[in-house]
Amino acid sequence: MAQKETNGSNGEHTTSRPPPTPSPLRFSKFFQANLRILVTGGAGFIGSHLVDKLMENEKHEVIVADNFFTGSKDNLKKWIGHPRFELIRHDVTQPLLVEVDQIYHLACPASPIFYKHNPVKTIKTNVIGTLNMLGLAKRVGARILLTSTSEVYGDPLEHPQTEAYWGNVNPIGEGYPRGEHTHSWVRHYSWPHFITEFEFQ
Ligand SMILES: O=c1ccn([C@@H]2O[C@H](COP(=O)(O)OP(=O)(O)O[C@H]3OC[C@@H](O)[C@H](O)[C@H]3O)[C@@H](O)[C@H]2O)c(=O)[nH]1
Repeated sequence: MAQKETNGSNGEHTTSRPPPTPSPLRFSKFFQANLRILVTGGAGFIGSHLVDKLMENEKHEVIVADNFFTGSKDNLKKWIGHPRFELIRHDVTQPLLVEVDQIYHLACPASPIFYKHNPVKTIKTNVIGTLNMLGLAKRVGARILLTSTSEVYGDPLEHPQTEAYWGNVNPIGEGYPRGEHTHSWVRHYSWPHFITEFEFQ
């Protein structure tokens, strides 16, 4: 049952509720102890290496959803046709309903030449795409990992950056998921999640 709580810092009322129960399909007799895992952006550089790692485990079924904006089927060619692997051409700005246990959300143009190509679309991918994946996680009871970027700090003046540092932020950094962007959603639903920020040197 939803309970009213007072947030000590600003006196605002927030609603906390227990996390939704996982999909009953997970416990049905048709579920064969496999972990079904969705990787958005799985045709990209990091995504395809993640898929390679996940596919090593014979109990894993992996579904990749990618619009191939920067990724390629070539990165996944060794898995195409594999019985534990599925590839879907899908744009995460559109809802996706698949029964999965885990979601790795990596779909986004990752380097300046691509994310500046259509900045409005990039923001839609970051905001609507992430909300769609959070919504899917909630609906089917999946755990979710959101991949962010060190660009959330822009051109930082401090190294290393902690979550308390706001950085010199540019529009791509603003659009990417960061703790506070998804904080209200996750807090509202008490949902298990992780946000990780990549930085390549
Ligand atoms: O709208 C989009 C944009 C991009 N994508 C896909 O997302 C994937 C991104 O992979 P790329 O090889 O371009 O980039 P990377 O693997 O380096 O990026 C990865 O690490 C850094 C994170 O910030 C990115 O979110 C993550 O995808 C591609 O397969 C691309 O086609 C979508 O599925 N939808």
